[in-house]
Amino acid sequence: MQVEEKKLLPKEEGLDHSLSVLREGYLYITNRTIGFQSDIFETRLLGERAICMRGEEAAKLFYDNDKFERIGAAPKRVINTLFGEGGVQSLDGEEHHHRKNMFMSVMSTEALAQMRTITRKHWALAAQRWETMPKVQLYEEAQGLLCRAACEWAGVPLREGEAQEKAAWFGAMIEATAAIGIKHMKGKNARSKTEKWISDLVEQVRTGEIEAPEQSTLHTFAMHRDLKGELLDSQTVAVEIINILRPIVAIAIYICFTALAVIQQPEERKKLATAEEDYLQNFVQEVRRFYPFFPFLPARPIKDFTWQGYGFEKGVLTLLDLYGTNHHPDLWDNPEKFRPDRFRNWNGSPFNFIPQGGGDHYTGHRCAGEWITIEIMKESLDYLANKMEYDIPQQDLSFSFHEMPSLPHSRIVMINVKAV
Ligand code: HEM
Repeated sequence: MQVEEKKLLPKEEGLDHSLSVLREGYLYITNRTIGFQSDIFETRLLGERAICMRGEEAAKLFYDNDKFERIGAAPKRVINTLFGEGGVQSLDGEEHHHRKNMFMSVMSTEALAQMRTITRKHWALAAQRWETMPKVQLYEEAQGLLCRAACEWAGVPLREGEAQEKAAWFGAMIEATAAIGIKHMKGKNARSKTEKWISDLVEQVRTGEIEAPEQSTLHTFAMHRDLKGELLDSQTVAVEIINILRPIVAIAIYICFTALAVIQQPEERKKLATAEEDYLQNFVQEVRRFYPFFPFLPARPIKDFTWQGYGFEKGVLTLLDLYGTNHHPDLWDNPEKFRPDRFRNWNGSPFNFIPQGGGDHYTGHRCAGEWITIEIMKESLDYLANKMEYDIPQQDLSFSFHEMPSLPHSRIVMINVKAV
């Protein structure tokens, strides 16, 4: 029998390159794929061997459930702040599928339309409020706006005056992802306060002390039963409800990048004047492709296998480069140009445009909130481009590729806001 010859992976020499990841951020994988002239290479990260890859074929492989699993892939510090213990992100197989269906069941067409209406209402209220303010910092304001919208949509009661505090808790979790020291501790702290707040609500829904609309996230998740037919413990339900609320608040980052694009792309902005759905959609898609948000994702092979001649060993840390795939020159014409029209002819592949993960929403780990993100962003874009007038004073609009998540440094300051 002939033994198959394996190709050697291009290898970054050295003991550990975690510091380079922190230094180069979103560009760490891309920089090396260019250097090696290869979309796959081997390195060492967080004290272990790691394979990094980018591109459409790599994404197809990464999302093959027979080859990769998530358990034990995400670093503990990400679970402690961003994801939460026992959440859908770290499940595999039947258990994942069952839990994922719970998430997708609250993403019906009607629910998405309802979110769009709620978002519109909160933008209108915010725009009125901003008229009376000498200066508006969009990032913080958008977090408050989205926190109100998220809670209303999810059936989570929020007293007036509570929104900014809760928004700050979600913000701390989001900003803690790649942080160390105080920022990380703030994120952990915010997570425990939020889990307590939400798990108390779950208990109250279960005892009938408070009522949540039947189709809402709060009700659906509180009453969800696992594969054994049992209710989830209230802590896990809280983690999953936070997996809905926190990322909706995180859309504030995309709102800032959308504003940046509106400010810096006057020709593209003009095309939005009719508020035609297609233009809004393509602009939002290009914001999600162009600007950095989630850098890369981790998984581990379930078994040994060979792919394109390279050997993958069971358990080896494998990273898929999301940002690099969205900017891959073989997939995108002039990837460093902001051009919403490119989405007129996009082939719709689930593996070449992956700002929120790739593959299938139901059977894989692709972001459960991708559609709702797009709805919220379209409504926000309409406000930023058409339904408000404002001036942009001198400020630092730059953003960095090593801060994760990245954000325009000034967090977008607007003055003389007027609702149109
Ligand atoms: C703010 C913009 C967002 C970005 C950039 C984003 C990005 C991502 C990414 C990269 C993943 C991982 C995909 C994978 O592991 O393969 C993910 C998963 C997830 N996202 Fe989002 N997301 C966003 C908004 C949302 C929203 C608004 C929601 C809910 C309303 C949401 C809920 C989830 C959930 C539940 C998962 C886990 C899915 C699973 O493991 O099966 N995300 N998201």
